[in-house]
Amino acid sequence: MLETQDLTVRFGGHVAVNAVSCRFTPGTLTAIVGPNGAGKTTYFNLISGQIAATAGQVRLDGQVLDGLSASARTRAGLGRAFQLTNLFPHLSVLENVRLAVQATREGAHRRGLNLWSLWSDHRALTERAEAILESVAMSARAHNLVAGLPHGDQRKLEVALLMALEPKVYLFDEPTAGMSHDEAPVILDLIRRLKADARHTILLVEHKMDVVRELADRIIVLHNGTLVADGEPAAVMASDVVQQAYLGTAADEGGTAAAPSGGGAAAPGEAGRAAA
Ligand SMILES: Nc1ncnc2c1ncn2[C@@H]1O[C@H](COP(=O)(O)OP(=O)(O)OP(=O)(O)O)[C@@H](O)[C@H]1O
Repeated sequence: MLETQDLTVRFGGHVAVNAVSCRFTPGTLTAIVGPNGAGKTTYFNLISGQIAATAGQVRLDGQVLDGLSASARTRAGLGRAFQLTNLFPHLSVLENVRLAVQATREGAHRRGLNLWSLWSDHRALTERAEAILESVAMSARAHNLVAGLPHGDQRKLEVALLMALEPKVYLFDEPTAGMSHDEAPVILDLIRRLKADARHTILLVEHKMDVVRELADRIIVLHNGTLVADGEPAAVMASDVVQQAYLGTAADEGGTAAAPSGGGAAAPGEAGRAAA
C-alpha cells in the first residue's frame, strides 16, 4: 500500500501541498482532481521523489521512501511515466523498451561471460519488449527511431516503458494530454487493463471528467494544496462543493474541465472551505 502522511511542500511562502494524508490500496484506481494550481502534479512529484518534501512521509508497503532519490523510488516500485527527453532518441522504440526491461532484470549479466546465457537473456528481453509493444499497439513502430515518433506514439511509448518496469504503483499525469480522439482510447484501454490486475495501485491526475468517471474507483480532490474530499466517485461528483465550485460553472460535462474537482464526500466540512 502507498501512503502519504502529512505530506507538505512549501515554495517560499506558498504551501503547494499541505499536510496531505492518504492511503492508496492495490487494485484501486484513484483519480486526483482539482483546479489548475491545486497541487496535483506537485503531489506526484513529492511521491515520486522529483522534489523533496518540507514535511511528512511517503511509504510504500511500510518502507519509508523519504530521502530516497527518484530512481531509488522507481526500484522500490513506484512507476512514473518517463520523460522522453531522458530516453535514447537515436535508438529504436524496441531498443528503448528492451533497455527498460533489462533494468528490471538485474543480475542477468552478472553471471559471467556465458555466451549461451547472454544470447538467451537477450532473446528473452527482446520477446518481453515485443510483447509490451504489442500491448500498446506499437509493434509496427518497433524499429522506428524514438526521435521521429509522432506525439501520440511518444505518449504510448511512455506507458510501454512504465509497463516494462513492472511497478507496484503507476502514476499517470494526464496520460492522454495532446492525444487525438483516435489515439486516446488506446491509452485508456491500457490503463483499464493495468487496473484489472489487483496487484496494481494506480493514481491518475486527469482533467477530463469523462475519463475520471469511467476509470476511477475513488476520487480525491485537492484545492490550494489541501485534500478537501475523498470518496466514491458518484458521491464526490454529486457533492454540493463540486457542483457549485466547479462542475456547475466551469466544467464541460464529459469533456475537458478547466477546473474539475470536487468536494466532500468524505470531508464535507473541509470541502465547504474549498468552495468558499
Ligand atoms: N518548483 C516550484 N516552485 C515554485 N512554485 C511551484 C513549483 N512547482 C509548483 N509550484 C506552484 O505550486 C502550485 C501547485 O502547482 P501544480 O503544478 O502542482 O498544480 P496542478 O494542480 O498540477 O495544476 P494543473 O492542473 O494546472 O497542472 C502552483 O501554485 C504552482 O505555481
